[in-house]
Amino acid sequence: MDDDGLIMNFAPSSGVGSTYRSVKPALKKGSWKQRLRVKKNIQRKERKLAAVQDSARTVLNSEFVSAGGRRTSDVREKQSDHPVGTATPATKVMHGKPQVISSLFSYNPEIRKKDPAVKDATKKKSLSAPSNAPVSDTTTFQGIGIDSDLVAHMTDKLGAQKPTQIQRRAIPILLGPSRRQVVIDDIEVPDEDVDAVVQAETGSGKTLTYLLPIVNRLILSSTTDASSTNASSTSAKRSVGTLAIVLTPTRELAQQVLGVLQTLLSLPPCGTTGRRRSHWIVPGVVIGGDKKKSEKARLRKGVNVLVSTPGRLLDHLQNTKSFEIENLRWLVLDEADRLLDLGFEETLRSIVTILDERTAGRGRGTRHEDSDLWPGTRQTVLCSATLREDVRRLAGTSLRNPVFIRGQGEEGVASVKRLHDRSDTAGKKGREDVNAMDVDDAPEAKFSTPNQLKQTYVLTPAKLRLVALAAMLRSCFVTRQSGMESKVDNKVVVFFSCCDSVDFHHDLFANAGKAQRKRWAGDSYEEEEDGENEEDEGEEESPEHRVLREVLKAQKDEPTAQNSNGKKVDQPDAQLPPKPFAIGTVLPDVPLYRLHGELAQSIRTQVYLDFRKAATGVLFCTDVAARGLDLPDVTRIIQYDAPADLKDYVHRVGRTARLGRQGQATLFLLPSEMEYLDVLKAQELKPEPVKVESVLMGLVSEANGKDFQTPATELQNTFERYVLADEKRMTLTRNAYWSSVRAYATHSAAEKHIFHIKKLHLGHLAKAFALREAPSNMHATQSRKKQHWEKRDEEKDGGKGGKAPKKRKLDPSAEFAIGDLGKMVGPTTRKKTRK
Ligand SMILES: Nc1ncnc2c1ncn2[C@@H]1O[C@H](COP(=O)(O)OP(=O)(O)OP(=O)(O)O)[C@@H](O)[C@H]1O
Repeated sequence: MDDDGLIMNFAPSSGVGSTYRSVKPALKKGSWKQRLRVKKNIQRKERKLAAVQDSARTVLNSEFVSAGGRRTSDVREKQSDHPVGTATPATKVMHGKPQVISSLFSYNPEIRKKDPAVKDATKKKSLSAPSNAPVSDTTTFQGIGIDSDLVAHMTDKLGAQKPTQIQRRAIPILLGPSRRQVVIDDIEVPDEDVDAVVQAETGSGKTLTYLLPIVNRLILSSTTDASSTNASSTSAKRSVGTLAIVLTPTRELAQQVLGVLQTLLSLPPCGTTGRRRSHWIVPGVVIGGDKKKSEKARLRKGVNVLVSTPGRLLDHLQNTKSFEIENLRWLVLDEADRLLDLGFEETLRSIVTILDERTAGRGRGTRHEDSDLWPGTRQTVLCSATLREDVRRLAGTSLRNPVFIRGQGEEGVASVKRLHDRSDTAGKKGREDVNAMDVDDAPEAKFSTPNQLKQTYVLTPAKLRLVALAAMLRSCFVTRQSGMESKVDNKVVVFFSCCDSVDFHHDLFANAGKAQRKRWAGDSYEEEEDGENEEDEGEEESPEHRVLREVLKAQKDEPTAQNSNGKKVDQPDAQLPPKPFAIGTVLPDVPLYRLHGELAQSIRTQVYLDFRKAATGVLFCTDVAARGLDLPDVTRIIQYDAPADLKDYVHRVGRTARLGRQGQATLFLLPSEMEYLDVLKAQELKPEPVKVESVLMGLVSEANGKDFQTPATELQNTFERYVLADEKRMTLTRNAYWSSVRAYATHSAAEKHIFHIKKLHLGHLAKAFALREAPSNMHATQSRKKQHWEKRDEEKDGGKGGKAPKKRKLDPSAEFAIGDLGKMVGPTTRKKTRK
């Protein structure tokens, strides 16, 4: 094995005090100042030596104890070269420093005493019946007012036979006066079109809840009966422009909603009863990162149901003259609470103002199209799993007779509450008042997660986080039966706080140990057979991949992609992998994906589509994947970094246990973050504790028995060696480390006392990034950058002073790209100096 420069041994003969003794005579010579200087120098050197010896001693002791008397392979090798007690070995210096390794299992905070819940760890809690599954009573989609042809089509294409509770409650209301033969006796269905706030658990079918009424009303209005002319049918054509807009906070969610929309609208032109439909309803999507030119062309022809992200929609509203919205009838805000958050709010306000202005003239204009099946004026629907009845601000818009519809909780009418809109009384003067809605005196509803979702948490000391993550992931994919390990298929999503951390962990799990062409076998690396683990050379490309590759190639000509902050993002042609995943050695044959807001859109799309249809894999991601994404068959969610906002907890865990299926979610917490459990408890979210020791057992093989420390230490060393081996990797790692620390500072004010940077042990945290010590600090990096820019300016302008790049604004709507070095530190603007 290569010597990677660890100080793993020391000579007691040259211990503390020896330096002092050897130079003692020198202290008697020279002036008192010189003698003092010499003395201080000696003391400083001795303190340093003592520190190094202490840590080396700790390693030896702890690793010896941890291995139950057997030392880890590293230690063994060092020992054979330099037996304990002999002279200090000549250590190799890496990156200009001798490497000192600290043990994973020493100096960790005591968990057991702190965590009162640990004693409950073995208690098995039975989970109640699924709460987001389709209803089990006699309700049918036809029964709640959906057209029989559309129901048949939907059952065929989406497998939806019975509505879920939220669909049962909300669809009759959203169908408005267009509904027929609705038999809902426990809900008061208003006989006019009303605006609605729809709140239901994750995975309960909210997309169909808002899309079905729109599609149903549009389809019926374009249908003519075989015998008579349908009085409600309209002469509308595609050129009528946009009738419905669905806004989503992320591009992937927009694409997903478009997919459902396309499926619904693809029903055959001839119905079962001989009815004919004219096929003019065209769905479409406009999102950031796509070609604007082709979007404009599509809008010119007419996109009748448009799915979009706020920024791009505003752009088209302001700059695309041929974008017809005069006939707009529906505005849906999916993940409305996120869209109403700071960051999106301003964009949303501008959108609503333009929509108000441009639809105000309806009825007077010549382009006016109508059908009595459509709402007379714009209907607004807000949708999310974490909407509260106290939605206070609606980005400058008022809701018309709004009702609040909950998908869970008390039955029937109680779950459909009318919110008092003050717009009648407030008048023009009270524009601000119009934004405020009062609610019936109901107690504030808690965020709820699906009943069948099993939630756990692991209190993990910082040093053990990385190996604990590896162990947990391994146990998701490897089972052991009668001594034999076998692979199981699972889909796991791991959430991190920032893009850099996603990149780092993805790279680490994909490549650590690979250079040695060895495979992680539970307790050590074993030689890999020739050809194994090579990325499917010669394997035939699937049709979907071929199409994607063509799309990616077509996008090559695009001008340099930039994200919303103006930062250049990865170019598709620079990363045109044959497959959007990597296979590592820690998790045998498991595809590893990554998704975050700093990747090029083409790559994001490719990853999203591939992970959706994958049978197995791990997705390392930021909160860009937390909201709304319907990733089939995800069995486990791991929140490696706690969410910055409590609502994100609900959305992250909601990527599993969808539509009545089972799922597990695990939250990693540092011992210092234990108070977060109280925050969760206040929302009636009560994850059960799991001991870190039992998580680490995931690394143990048959040969190890119950010793998890040896394989954990071995794996940690492998990670550390991988990072140390390359300067570029070190940079990626340092960036990930500091970006994570910065992201830690973005927790909401209410949680600051729990997640405070001061509480982080930066040295221990370094271990979680496979670093042997905390990298140089952020301020140093900042000042180095500043110096760099200043030097560059001077070189450029012959010392006259040029312009350093402007400080990039931290845009909270930048698709969860928190912690990115460029955005959060960025080169600072130079102060103006007075002449
Ligand atoms: N009634 C139904 N029967 C069967 N499947 C359904 C039904 N309604 C929705 N689905 C399916 O359930 C899955 C989850 O639906 P959807 O994504 O709309 O959930 P959601 O409530 O919007 O979740 P989130 O809050 O995470 O956005 C989708 O795959 C959808 O096709």
